Amino acid sequence: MSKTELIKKAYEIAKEQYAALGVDTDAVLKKMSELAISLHCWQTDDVGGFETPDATLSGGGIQATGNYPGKAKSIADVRADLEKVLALLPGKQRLNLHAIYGDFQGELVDRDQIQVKHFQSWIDWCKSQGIGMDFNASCFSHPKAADGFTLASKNEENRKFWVEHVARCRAIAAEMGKQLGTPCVHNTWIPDGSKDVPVDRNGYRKILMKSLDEAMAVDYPKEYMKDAVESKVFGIGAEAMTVGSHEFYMGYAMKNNKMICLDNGHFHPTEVVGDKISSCLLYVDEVLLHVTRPIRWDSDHVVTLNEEIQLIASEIVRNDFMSRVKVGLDFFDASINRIGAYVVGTRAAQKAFLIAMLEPTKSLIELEEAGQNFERLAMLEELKTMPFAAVWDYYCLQENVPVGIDYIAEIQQYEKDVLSKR
Ligand SMILES: C[C@H](O)[C@H](O)[C@@H](O)C(=O)CO
Ligand SMILES: [Mn+2]
Repeated sequence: MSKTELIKKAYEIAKEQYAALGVDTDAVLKKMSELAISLHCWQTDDVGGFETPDATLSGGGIQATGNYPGKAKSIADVRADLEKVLALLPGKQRLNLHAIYGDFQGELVDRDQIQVKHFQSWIDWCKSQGIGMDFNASCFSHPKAADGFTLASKNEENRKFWVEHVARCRAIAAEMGKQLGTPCVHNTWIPDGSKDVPVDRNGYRKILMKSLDEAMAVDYPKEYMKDAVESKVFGIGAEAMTVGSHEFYMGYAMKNNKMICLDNGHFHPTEVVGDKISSCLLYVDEVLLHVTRPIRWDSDHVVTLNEEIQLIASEIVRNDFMSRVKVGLDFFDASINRIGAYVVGTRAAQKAFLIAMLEPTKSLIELEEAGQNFERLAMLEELKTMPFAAVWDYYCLQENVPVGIDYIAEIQQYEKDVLSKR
């Protein structure tokens, strides 16, 4: 039997097993098209960007560790790598770009001077790939952020600089959304915080609120761009206090009708983002996710199919929140093949959604409401070993991308042909 025939046969058997639980696998595969995962450009080059030829990540309390060969050194490299990644992924993707990745053509353009023209080639590239675009102000790796403060700075010159940067990024995001015909989510994350115990927490938070109000003073149509704000519990060098805490941004998002960005590396280790989505969506219209894998801290390891991502996906699917939650990735592992990192991480997130869609949720809720908690536990446990892999393989086959481990060889070949020559 050929490999294709085996995959089809396994799918037919799995289909019957899921049908016995009342789950229609064909309908699930159609539903997977509702999921678009925004690929963060910054895994290609360890969050360096291209403002200067030797730009690297500095400050901001985040770190990419490792020195695996093949890092992207130019915009052309980033695009080539992302094209390879896109070719190895089933389903829909978007591009999530940081402002430091502008196409500056060798010109030194400071963050308060960026314009749409510096991102036009990215918009054109996305159009050529048939994908939408999301965007981020870059409030780190800059002399004006060296003291650890940007939008919450008490230095008025610096504060105004960052307000201008975010305001320009929002205008650029609106143009991206307009040209691509799909709303661009502009996410604001700032590293501002204090290494040691500060006295004026309130003062910094008031400044941040004022700066956000100024940077977001212009309203853009929601079909062009949507604002998201991203909280964090702590960063390296900002261990004692982060100005943009969860309470701060949850309040800001609710009051100003913004999206809240939940990065699952940005909370205390026993908090789970999967438990936060249903609460947030009672009070804000939409949530942006930054899906990552924190190991002991916000380490931004490549996403794997673990309980944390499963709960996130299950909560979204169970509650029919697919249209209200935008899914972005946010990891940067410089210690392994970076194309491999994308493919493993994105596929893991997609698998979590597929598993969530294969759940007989209604029956589980019936057990729960009848107080049959042993039966609920047993069902949840047995579902873990249902043949979802056969459905996943068939999905990849349908989507014309490598099935199972076949993408490993393709990435090894790309490393040999392209990455090793950089
Ligand atoms: C580079 C990203 O914008 C950054 O990772 C941010 O989203 C974050 O999560 C910081 O910890
Ligand atoms: Mn993030």
